[in-house]
Amino acid sequence: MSNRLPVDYVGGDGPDTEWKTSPGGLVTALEPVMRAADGAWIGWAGVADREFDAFEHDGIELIPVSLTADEVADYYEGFSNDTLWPLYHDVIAPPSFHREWWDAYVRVNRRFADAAALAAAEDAVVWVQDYQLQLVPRMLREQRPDLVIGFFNHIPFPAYGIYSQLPWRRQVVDGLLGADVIGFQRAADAGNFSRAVRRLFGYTTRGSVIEVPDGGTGTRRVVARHFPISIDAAGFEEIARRPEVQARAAEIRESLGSPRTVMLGVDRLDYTKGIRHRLKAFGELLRDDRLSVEDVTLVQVASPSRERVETYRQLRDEIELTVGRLNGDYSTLGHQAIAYLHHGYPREEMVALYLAADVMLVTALRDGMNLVAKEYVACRFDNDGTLVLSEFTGASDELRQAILVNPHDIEGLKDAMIGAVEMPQKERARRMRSLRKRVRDNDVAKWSASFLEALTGSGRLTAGLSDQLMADLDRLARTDRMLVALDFDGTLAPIVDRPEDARATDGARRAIEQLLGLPDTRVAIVSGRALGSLTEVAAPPEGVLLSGSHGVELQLDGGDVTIDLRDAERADLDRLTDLVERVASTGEGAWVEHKPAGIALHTRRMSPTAGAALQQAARGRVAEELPGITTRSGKSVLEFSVRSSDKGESLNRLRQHVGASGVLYLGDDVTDEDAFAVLEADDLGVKVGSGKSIASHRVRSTADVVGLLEHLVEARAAAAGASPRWP
Ligand SMILES: Nc1ncnc2c1ncn2[C@@H]1O[C@H](COP(=O)(O)OP(=O)(O)O[C@H]2O[C@H](CO)[C@@H](O)[C@H](O)[C@H]2O)[C@@H](O)[C@H]1O
Ligand SMILES: O=P(O)(O)OC[C@H](O)CO
Repeated sequence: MSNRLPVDYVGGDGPDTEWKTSPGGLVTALEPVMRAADGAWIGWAGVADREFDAFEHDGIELIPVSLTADEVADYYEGFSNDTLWPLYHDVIAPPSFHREWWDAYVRVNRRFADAAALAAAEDAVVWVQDYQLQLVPRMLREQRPDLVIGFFNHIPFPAYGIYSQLPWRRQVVDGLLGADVIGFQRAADAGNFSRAVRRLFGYTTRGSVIEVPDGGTGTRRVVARHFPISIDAAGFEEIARRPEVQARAAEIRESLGSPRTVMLGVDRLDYTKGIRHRLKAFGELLRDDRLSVEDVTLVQVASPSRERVETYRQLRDEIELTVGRLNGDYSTLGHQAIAYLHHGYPREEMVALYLAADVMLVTALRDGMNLVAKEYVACRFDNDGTLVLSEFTGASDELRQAILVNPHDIEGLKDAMIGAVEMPQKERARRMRSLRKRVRDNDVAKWSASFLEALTGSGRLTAGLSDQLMADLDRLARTDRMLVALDFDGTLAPIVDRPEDARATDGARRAIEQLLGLPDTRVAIVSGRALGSLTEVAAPPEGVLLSGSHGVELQLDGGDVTIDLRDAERADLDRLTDLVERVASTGEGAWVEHKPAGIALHTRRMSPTAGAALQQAARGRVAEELPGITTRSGKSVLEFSVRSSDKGESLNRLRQHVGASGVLYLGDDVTDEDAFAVLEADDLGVKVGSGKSIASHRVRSTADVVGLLEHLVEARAAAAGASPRWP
């Protein structure tokens, strides 16, 4: 989710609607990520007062959020680009603070959060992008606690002395803290954010982890660290290698009068990019005859940006005045000093420009990353060309072989430009090879993979058991009295469409039988299912303890622990059943499951969007009419219960019953997190599959659960001096 969709509306209606690529680095970076992902992109279509249905564009599902003309003025041009943008870029321009802009920012952030809450499937990952949507993580978490929420800030996060000027500084930081992982471009940005959290809220931070109170008695761990963004380096190189693009590069040089050196600047027309400083340095070099227009031409591509914001208008006037003056003073009939282009160009043309340029000038006064620098390097497969790079860009942390400059130091900048023009070919090639390696090894796919790994742990999901997990199982196997507590659906049994068809894998059943035969070893199945349904599908071997309905029902050695509902609870259950059944009847493919103290609405057979919408409707109706009811989200299921209990309470009772000195808990669902939360130091929690989890270990699938249980059987038998007898 980002403020902008990857395409802007140009004109037309229905099938004749025309779209063009949106400007800016965020879209350049995220487009390849989203094309490779199976998800939807939520954002604004770049035009006021137009509603669009969701549609597919170039292989990506797009969900447009509409903005009124007033909201464009107050939320986008105002608060985003005339308050936050200058504030976060070290107040290069003075930020304006207006309360009505803030109100619009809150309103629009809420609209984006609502759109995500509706579109996201159960347990989905929502990745919110950039400074325009900083309140969304908190708003979304409040509506959809099941979601995994990431946030990435594409621009710098300023030092507290600057940030603290923001009248809404607490609300913004609190909004961001709704995310599970908050990503920044540079380590310094993440450090500035953590300092702001400590100063404003006094929360404990340790390294990249921030302990955020969860509203109850516990804390939630939020990670804030840097993930430097990048580009599709191979994609840029592929374009650069095309013969027609190289021919175009040669044509560009020729059309400039074939100067010995072509210098290039490519920027959105933005005051953060240091275009004025670059022009000033270039003008002085011409004035002082250190460069001549016969030898050197500067091509400045300045793509139109935020043209209704006053600072941007003024900047455009200033730049165009300066370019006009310099061209008037120094151009000759055959040689132009500066070729100034105020257009957006297709990717191929940009690459041809990069190939045509001997010297690339990136002189930003402050820039989150700056992708132009990386694009230039990625395109130069000929290992030629020189990059002059501002040390105030995030890119300068990585691209150390560039000529690094402080753009405020005009004399230093001039020397660097001359150094670039005169750099011997060998030196250029040496530097470019090293720069290219850096950009190739750290492309945008790696950026998104490392962010998503931090967010979901999915990067660690290879088949089999890790060495660490096997070592920890061996340790647990030596405990005096062991309890092995297992979730059923998704852990012992693969997930199926019809819950009555679920069966434990043969391997899991065999391993459980082996465990039951070992001394001081007990096995429990802990499920959200009602006990009756659990007994039917699990057909548990004798001696297995059972917990159903998230711990509301327990079957221990002495028989059933039945539940007697009080009259008020029974009345609530009747009303609840009626409400949820009515909502379920409106969704094709939805069904309900009746439990002794509650009801579950299943949406697995529906599309993720329709399922999420139906669940939201049910959640809303129940919250309105039966406010005291416990609600719990699982995978494609929403459960309501008139008596609150969870798998954590259930596991505690089982531990007590068994007198266990060590517990292994395995589960795949959100509701298993309650059980992981009550594990003690000597216990072991293993999450099955991807998704956010506090478990210390993961395995990929029910097949790996079999391998894990078999390993445990062997280890436990060895510890007890027994030998398992596999059938
Ligand atoms: N005339 C033109 N025609 C076509 N394309 C043009 C163009 N002029 C520029 N572009 C493209 O626009 C993008 C600009 O990206 P940048 O990273 O340089 O800055 P931007 O401020 O937009 O991005 C923000 O997001 C990125 C990504 O996180 C951060 O690097 C950056 O610091 C932050 O400000 C590049 O992909 C470039 O090729
Ligand atoms: O045109 P904007 O305001 O969406 O800015 C685009 C840049 O990528 C900012 O991140």
